[in-house]
Amino acid sequence: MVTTASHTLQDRLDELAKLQTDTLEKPYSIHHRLSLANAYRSLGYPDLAAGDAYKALLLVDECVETGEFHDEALEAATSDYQEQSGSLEEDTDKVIQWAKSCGLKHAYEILIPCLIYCGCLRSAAGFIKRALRAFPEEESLASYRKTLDLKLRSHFTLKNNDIDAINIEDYPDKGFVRRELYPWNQHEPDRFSPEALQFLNEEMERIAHKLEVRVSELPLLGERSSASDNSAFVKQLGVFAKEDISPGEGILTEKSLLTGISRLHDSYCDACSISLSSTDDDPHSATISCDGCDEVFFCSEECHDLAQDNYHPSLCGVNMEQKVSASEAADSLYTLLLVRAMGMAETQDVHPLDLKEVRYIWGDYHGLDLGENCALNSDPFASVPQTLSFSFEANVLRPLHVLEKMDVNIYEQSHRYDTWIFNTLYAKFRGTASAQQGLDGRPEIGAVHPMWCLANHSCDPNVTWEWKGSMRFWAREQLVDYERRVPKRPGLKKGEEVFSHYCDIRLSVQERREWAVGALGGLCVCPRCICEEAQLKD
Ligand SMILES: C[S@@+](CC[C@H](N)C(=O)[O-])C[C@H]1O[C@@H](n2cnc3c(N)ncnc32)[C@H](O)[C@@H]1O
Repeated sequence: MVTTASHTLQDRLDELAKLQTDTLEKPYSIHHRLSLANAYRSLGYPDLAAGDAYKALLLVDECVETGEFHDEALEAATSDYQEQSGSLEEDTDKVIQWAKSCGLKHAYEILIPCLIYCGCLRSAAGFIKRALRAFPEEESLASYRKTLDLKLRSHFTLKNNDIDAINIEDYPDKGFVRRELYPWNQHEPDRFSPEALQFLNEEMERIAHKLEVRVSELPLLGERSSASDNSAFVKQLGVFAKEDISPGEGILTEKSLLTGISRLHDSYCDACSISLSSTDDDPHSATISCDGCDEVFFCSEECHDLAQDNYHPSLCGVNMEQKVSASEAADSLYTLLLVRAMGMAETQDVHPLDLKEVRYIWGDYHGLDLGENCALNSDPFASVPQTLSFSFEANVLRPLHVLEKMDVNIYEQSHRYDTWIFNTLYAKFRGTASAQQGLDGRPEIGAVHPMWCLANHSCDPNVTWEWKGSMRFWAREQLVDYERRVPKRPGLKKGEEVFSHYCDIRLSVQERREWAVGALGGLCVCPRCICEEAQLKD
């Protein structure tokens, strides 16, 4: 059942491409899912392999039990069995027995080590338990327990804990995987192409007629960036003034439906995320709920209608309640954004990566040439840096469960909803989303504003912003006053780049850098930071 891996990257990518195409014809085949999982694993994507191995497990369950897809799964397993055994046997008992033994064992043999590689130790422990119950004599499965224990030891020894005394609920369950523009991803545009820029500028014109999107050169940031290492630049997008802009002038108002709210549904507008208590005095707004589910609330008729046209029908009545600990609150907002994107994709009948709110936004991919950097046959991640947060729960389990509640067929719709697509969405949201905290300091609402998020950062920004339902930008009336600054008037001249701020600019240089390092991918080297860093050293 395990396919022999080819040697070159291109051979393996070709094999994967063929399997991906065949998925449309064999969505319920356990053997096919395992071949896909192996192909991903052999390319250095244990995270993607875990996704398909898990689908293989689900398909074994579908075969054995009389679930929603029992007939389809059994039919596919019958062909799998015939292909494997070289017979024309159609005996259902034999087919089910084959799925429960061969199919299930191989699914565990891929899923468990891949989860361990990805740092999802709690999930791996759960599957090891299940696997050993099904195959108590199987040595390969028992050996995973040893590997897991080693990992747990190295994780917990720092705290001097004894493994056996540790509750499985306390095992770490999150790691990092490759953050990448996958070679087979046909949905990512060339963001610098005239067509992409034209599209973005048409969108920008509607909400900010004095601004335009252009290619910008930014300092390459990384672990080594400092005042003395600011020579390398990268091409990215940025926002520029098309005309002179006066101090205090409002220049952009953007409302986004790509929002996620982790608190009670009646606290915030489900569409634009404005606090419903803040709209009480507004005569144009009246809180209304969805007639269908009566579970979500909107600040206005406009938001209600936008939600019904763009995402809510496919999420109406889908219960998203989930207990989230304080430490998981930020990650859970990204999952809510993912769910919203899936709702938008279903309601609008487009691929989630083609949504206009998603397609053009920054994904912060590693950008390495895989041909040069991908060392196959050694590291499970093929030596490519791992910078995207991954958990089995957030990147596989939860999206699939929500899709099932949305009545989306997770097998036939793999081309729209697959682990690599969830990973790509997370990469984009982690590079661009804004979050707001509630009174208890927990992140409470998150949103991606696709135009606003094209603006780059400076600790000496020329604009400031406010997010209350809509995102609003205006030119600063006063620039930050720091020593050694080159004198400059507030406002923007035609052609000047708009610089927003990703952190509180009242903080010290070290604190600002600490706050912004995640969003920037390195230490800020804006002129103010460089000046203040030099001052500290003097
Ligand atoms: C929200 S995006 C901003 C838009 C982005 N430039 C684009 O092409 O869509 C944030 C990313 O822009 C880059 N960036 C923003 N401000 C920067 C700065 N002052 N210096 C270097 N890179 C910056 C970083 O790569 C960061 O991860």
